[in-house]
Amino acid sequence: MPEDIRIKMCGLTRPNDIADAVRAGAGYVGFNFFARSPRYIAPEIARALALETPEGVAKVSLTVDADDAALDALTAVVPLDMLQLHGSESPERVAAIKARYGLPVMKVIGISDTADLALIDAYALVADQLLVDAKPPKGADRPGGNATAFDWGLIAGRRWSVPWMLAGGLTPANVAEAIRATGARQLDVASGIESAPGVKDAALMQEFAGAARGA
Ligand SMILES: O=C(O)c1ccccc1N[C@@H]1O[C@H](COP(=O)(O)O)[C@@H](O)[C@H]1O
Repeated sequence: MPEDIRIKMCGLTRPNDIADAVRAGAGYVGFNFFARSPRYIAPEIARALALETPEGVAKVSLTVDADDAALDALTAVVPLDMLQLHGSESPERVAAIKARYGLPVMKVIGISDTADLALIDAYALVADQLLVDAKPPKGADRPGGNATAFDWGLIAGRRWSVPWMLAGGLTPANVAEAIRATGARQLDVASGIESAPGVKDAALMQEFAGAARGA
């Protein structure tokens, strides 16, 4: 993996998933605490997986509009390196979470047209990282993990003052094109490395990382 491409593999639920993601070269592993997700993991299980994650691989929690009580409980159990906020948390809420937990915060911004781009600038002032994702399709029961891509041309050539990741419908087949179209150096993938919803596939992880490496 070239030094400057980093991949977050999100929604890991089994001990093998950690080993497979690390073998594929993931720089981040994601634990999904959104109850309606097929990738949901209980905090106690996530703790066991986090403790098996090697130094140097960042352990990221994914929550959606979690309140302080939920985040207090989560951070007390799971050793984390970063908090991914995948709901409609305001910039003020992002700043408050960052201050309360003393962990880097990555705010997700859903994109469907140019009007959404201004939001990215606002969150860049308070978040440590940004994650630029597709907006969920109409009727979706979760705000991410829907295997939906957005028009990458919307962010072609854009740069922000903090590091950012590209997400949304990335797969081994399209990740190289996504990198070329957006200039992304960090990628986040959930569905595209699964054989069924919530079931990670070691071969797809390898394929994804190989395609990103070759871009
Ligand atoms: O993966 C989920 O089920 C999920 C649920 C709620 C919020 C976010 C979720 N996943 C995140 O969504 C993006 C894109 O996922 P995909 O590759 O399109 O499946 C990614 O950030 C996941 O971390």
